[in-house]
Amino acid sequence: MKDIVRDGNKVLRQQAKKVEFPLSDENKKLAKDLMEYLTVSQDPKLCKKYNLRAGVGLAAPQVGQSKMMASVLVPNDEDESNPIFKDVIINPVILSNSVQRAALTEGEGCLSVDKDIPGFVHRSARITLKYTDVNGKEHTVRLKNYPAIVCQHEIDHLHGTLFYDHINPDDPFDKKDDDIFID
Ligand SMILES: CNC(=O)c1cccc(C)c1Nc1nc(N2CCN(c3ccccc3Cl)CC2)nc(N2CSC[C@H]2C(=O)NC)n1
Ligand code: NI
Repeated sequence: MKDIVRDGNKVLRQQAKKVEFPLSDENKKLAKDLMEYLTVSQDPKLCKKYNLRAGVGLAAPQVGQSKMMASVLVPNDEDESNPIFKDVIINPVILSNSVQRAALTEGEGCLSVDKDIPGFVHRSARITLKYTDVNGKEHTVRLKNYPAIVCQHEIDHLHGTLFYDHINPDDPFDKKDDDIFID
């Protein structure tokens, strides 16, 4: 299991590089490792066995690779075998986003940030995301709420942004009346 790079390492503050297609063997393995981390981290037994923190998203810079690639695995609590979103997003671009904001009620965590940083991370409630998958197939998907938040968190990593950069230092729990909050 790849080691997670922690906040303070400059790779987390760099602009990651576009990934070339067809994928090199190295980048195919990176994509596989990034998804494998999430799968293992979400399994209570394996998570304990390998002492991993659970996550639903992991970006290549977090394993020291400054490349525009991130894995997203948002499980479906009702049906484990049919995740809400599961893919490795390569060279992702947010084509459009809602003005309306959404935030996780409990704030955000990040595998690269060990300390809890309280506060609302307001993001776009809805996004249209374009990305390429490991087979070179282009996707344009409309996401909302939790999957949209996770993808924005991971795409931020590819541009050197961390979740707490979005927290209002003067009022970390600021609200606007049309904000959506996700439990
Ligand atoms: C400070 N308060 C908090 O962290 C926080 C506190 C409470 C609730 C939430 C909801 C919080 N917030 C938060 N919880 C998560 N997880 C919930 C548990 N889950 C998980 C855990 C075990 C098995 C399977 C799974 Cl699925 C893994 C994912 N993940 C993220 N983020 C932010 S976007 C990227 C994503 C990420 O993967 N981070 C590592 N935020
Ligand atoms: Ni993160």
